Amino acid sequence: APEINEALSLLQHRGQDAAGIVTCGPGGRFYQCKANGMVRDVFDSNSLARLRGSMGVGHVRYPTAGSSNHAEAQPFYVNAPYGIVFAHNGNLINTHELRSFLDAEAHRHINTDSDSELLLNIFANNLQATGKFRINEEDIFTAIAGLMKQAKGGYTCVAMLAGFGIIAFRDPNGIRPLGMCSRPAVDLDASNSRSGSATPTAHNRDYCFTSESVVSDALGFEDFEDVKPGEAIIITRHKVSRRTLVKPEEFVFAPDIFEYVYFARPDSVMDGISVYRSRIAMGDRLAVTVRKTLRARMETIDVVIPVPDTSRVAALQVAQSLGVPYREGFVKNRYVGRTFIMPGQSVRRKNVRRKLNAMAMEFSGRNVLIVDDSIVRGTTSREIIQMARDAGAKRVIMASCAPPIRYSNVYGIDMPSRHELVAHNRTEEEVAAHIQADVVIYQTLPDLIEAVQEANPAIAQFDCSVFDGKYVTGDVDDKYLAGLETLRSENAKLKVKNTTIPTSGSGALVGPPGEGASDPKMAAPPADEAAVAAGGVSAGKQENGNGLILPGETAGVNGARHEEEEETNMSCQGPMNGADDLGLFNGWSR
Ligand SMILES: O=P(O)(O)OC[C@H]1O[C@H](OP(=O)(O)OP(=O)(O)O)[C@H](O)[C@@H]1O
Ligand SMILES: NC(=O)CC[C@H](N)C(=O)O
Repeated sequence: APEINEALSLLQHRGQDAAGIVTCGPGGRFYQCKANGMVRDVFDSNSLARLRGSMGVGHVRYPTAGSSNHAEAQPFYVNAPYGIVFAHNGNLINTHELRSFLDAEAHRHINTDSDSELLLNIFANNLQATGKFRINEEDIFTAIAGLMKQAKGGYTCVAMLAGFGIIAFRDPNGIRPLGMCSRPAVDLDASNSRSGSATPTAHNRDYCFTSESVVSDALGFEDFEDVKPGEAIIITRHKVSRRTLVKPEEFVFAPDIFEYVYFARPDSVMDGISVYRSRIAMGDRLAVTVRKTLRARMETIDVVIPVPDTSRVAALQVAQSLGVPYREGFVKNRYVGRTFIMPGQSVRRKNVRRKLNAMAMEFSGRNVLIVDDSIVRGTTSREIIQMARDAGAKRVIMASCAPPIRYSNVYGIDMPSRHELVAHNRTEEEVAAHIQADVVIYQTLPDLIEAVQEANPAIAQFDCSVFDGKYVTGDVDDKYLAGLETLRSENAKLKVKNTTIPTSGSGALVGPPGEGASDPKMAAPPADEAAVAAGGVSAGKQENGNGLILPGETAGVNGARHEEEEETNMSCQGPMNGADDLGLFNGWSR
């Protein structure tokens, strides 16, 4: 757990809404701690100490489908079959179909709007279909191959089967990132009898799956490699098994280009491409477009100023290419989170001002070129352009390392409603007028693609749907898009955020989500361990980034679950949140 905690804090930029860890300890028992908040708020040394065992799944969440309810924090759990813990990064686009199938045919109750809960239940249902008492790798591959036929969208998933091992898989288009790394087995906690570790494994290595390679570097893992599109990897105490479950010729490999533009840390390498290097290349290409535009408009600039943090790498490159001084005109308060992923437009706007302060001397009397990685809603640009003018700038030219964003992201990055996007149905001149820039200069899409592709020409295509509206999984149903946009609308977000699901301590479901009075205990979520008793926690919404560590023992203390009939139920050893109680109820009802 301490290492998973560390991994999650390295992935914090991928989700700041909720965090969770579930570990599997002695006897195949699961231990859980999850709540809304940052990693540092959710876990402390006490809660980590109670997360026993030496395999586990962690998750940081950034809601992309409209709800910040703590009941939707991941990982999720279902008790049947075998006891499954599940974390998902991404977004599905055929949720309506999956929901109907789970209801009408699989008779599985889904308690939230979360696509992750659907995905978990599809997986569980496919495993259940084997009808086996003891499951093996072949059965798991079959279940995931089935899931890959049923689910449409972007997904990377990490699952843990009680007492069996860890399973990771990536969607057939490889839209979302996932890597695997390993190291010689380390018994991190041999002296701690509560850890339940120290059972040697046949491969004698620790394994880790993670959304970004930075986790591998920081935690002393090696041999980082990307999970292939459509591939599943299973790690048990005895062996590592991997298989590509789709015919590669039937799917285009198209990683989401927005990871490189904004989402990922610069020190990560994804699909063989250094995020940092790709941003340098974006700066080089943007500089060419800026030069052309400035010449054509007979504009000059005195200084290049980045919008911290993401755009810094590219902005420095722009300045160097143009031969213009680079200055840090905005100072960032590092304690304010990413504004892009904050729910609520007014919160985001206020936070731009709280987050960035302009140093007047860098702006006063100058023509400034402000460089940002992307302009999404235009909130940041509008605020900082005003700040630049207030600080005395003569001309303010805004440059974006990404092309105009005009379409929704349906694969796991929250670009809510097309109508909220400043470039939707606006020309570049109209965008400039809206954000009150003198000129706006965008990177072209071919330049962006070339910049990212440069480091790995083997990747022929990227998902660029937010720029060109072409969805790599095929056309997205208009009804789905409209529904997604409604769900993601600011009002829905804030409304759901302020709503808690009533439960009783004994797991009784008092009312449907959104109908009941809120329980202050749940509204102020406990950062508490809870190992869940005899029932299924599920409920999940959106999030980002999976961190998973698998030191030494990979199959519960005794390789438990499927080899010996030992306790596999989770037990409640601490205060539970709404999700836990609902899960308990679900477990009984099944
Ligand atoms: O047009 P908008 O809707 O305002 O969104 C775009 C802004 O959001 C991001 O900033 P954020 O604060 O998330 O990022 P950082 O991690 O780069 O500091 C991004 O770097 C842009 O500055
Ligand atoms: N941001 C994401 O990757 C979202 C994960 C998932 N769709 C969820 O609802 O929790």
